[in-house]
Amino acid sequence: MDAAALWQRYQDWLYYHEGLGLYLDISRMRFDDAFVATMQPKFEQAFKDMAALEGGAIANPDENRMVGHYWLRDPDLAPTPALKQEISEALDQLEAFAHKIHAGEICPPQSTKYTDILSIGIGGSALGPQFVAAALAPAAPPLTIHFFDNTDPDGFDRVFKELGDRLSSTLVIVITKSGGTPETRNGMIEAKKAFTDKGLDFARQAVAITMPGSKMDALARSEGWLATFPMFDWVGGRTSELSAVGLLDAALQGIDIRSMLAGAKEMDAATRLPQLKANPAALLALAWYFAGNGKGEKDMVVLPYKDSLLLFSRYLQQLVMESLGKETDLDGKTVYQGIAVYGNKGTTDQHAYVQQLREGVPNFFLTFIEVLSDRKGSSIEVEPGATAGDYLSGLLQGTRQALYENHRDSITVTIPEVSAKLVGALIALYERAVGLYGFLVHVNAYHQPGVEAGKKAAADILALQTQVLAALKPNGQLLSLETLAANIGASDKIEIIYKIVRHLSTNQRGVVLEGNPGEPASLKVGVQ
Ligand SMILES: O=P(O)(O)OC[C@H]1O[C@](O)(CO)[C@@H](O)[C@@H]1O
Repeated sequence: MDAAALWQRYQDWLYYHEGLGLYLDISRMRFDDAFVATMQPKFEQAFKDMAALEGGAIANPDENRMVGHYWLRDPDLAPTPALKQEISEALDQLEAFAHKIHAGEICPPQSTKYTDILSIGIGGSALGPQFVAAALAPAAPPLTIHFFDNTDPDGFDRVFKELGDRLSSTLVIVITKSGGTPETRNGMIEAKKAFTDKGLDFARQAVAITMPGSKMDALARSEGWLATFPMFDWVGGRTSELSAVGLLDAALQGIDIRSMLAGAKEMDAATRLPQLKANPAALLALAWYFAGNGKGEKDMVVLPYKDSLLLFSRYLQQLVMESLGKETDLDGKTVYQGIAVYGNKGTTDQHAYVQQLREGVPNFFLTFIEVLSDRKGSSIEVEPGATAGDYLSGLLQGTRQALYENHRDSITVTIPEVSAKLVGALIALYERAVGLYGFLVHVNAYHQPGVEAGKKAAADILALQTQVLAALKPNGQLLSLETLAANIGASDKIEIIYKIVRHLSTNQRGVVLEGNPGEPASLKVGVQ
């Protein structure tokens, strides 16, 4: 296509949202009109399915749940007056709580004001809050946020070190929808211990965000925690950023949560339109479908050219991959669906893996996230006629062009600035695109059965560890791994047993391992 034809294609396919100042350009995806025509009926059905979902249909049949994250930013859409009231009340309570924390009306027992937040959660209970904190927290927030998003002891220690004496003025927010995620529970127990060691009262500085009636809810209530906020059954973890999960952390950091909600609401309205060309989420879903042939054959590389949006691709990784990565479709047919997502930021990644994107295996499509405003205020020139921001912009345009010339397709999302409103809108845009794409490829985008398998296997390994420890007699004879495995009737699990004892022996757990580490069969194990 020559330059004039490309310019025309750009204009033909450009989407612009006036209220948000957001542009979506899918002109550099090489689909043709015939492809669009074949997709029309699929979209008509997807729009109907989406309308039913928003109306309160059971869109997650496995878990028999409604899917209602759209109601969070427009409670009037909730299917019952009771739900509408619940949403509005939860938001008001959360805001009032944040206000009292800021004003010092709620303060820690040993200090006049809270200074820090320790946000404990994983997956959807961490990724949104982390993305939003990186994107929007002011340079000197009223409370500085820290995260436990794993069960890594060294990771906990690093955060405790950062907090130091400020643990006494740290508000702990434990976020878990199910209330039973082990990593989150472990983080909470470690935090509790750190509080006790410093003579602090954990319960008086702890808040839970969880489903009413969950294990965590019961614990928080029985221990008299400072507050609990509801996570609704009909909001999935990966679409929970605009519920209490993301909003409490954000409000406490001084981020304008009403603007985030307003941006999402505006985007929801735009992505509710049942016309392909007028609906940016549908255009995204169309482009994804085209890129991967409706089977995820190409990976989605997300490159925001803005440091503050660094975590967007990580956030999208869960949203897209946990939603779409499914073995079977809604009819039980094996389909192995999904779209792989990765990326950090531009231009930084241009000095890392963009070499392969330009010249190597063409198994991806790119999404550039462009931010028009370089910074608040003006910039100096780094050379005659050019600022650092001109470089950022030029390198984005140059990369887009160079990739296209080498038959690498791309989408560009352009926003005027990184504001609470636009971040809310971006979240809503991708939530809807994932939902529509899920309908197009006929998968349940709202469950995650694959993750459950990993969790079960981990629980089995920890149960095996208990058996191993019970079988080792203090100061008894050292046993070969083979004998140990046979003694507990788990000869078929010898490799796992070896890894368990190797881990225990490295971590002062009273387990000794003798022999040649390079020849595992030579090892003998016992307890001190
Ligand atoms: O909020 P919870 O229930 O602790 O779950 C955390 C994460 O774990 C998952 O359930 C998958 O393991 C995610 O979907 C979820 O975001």
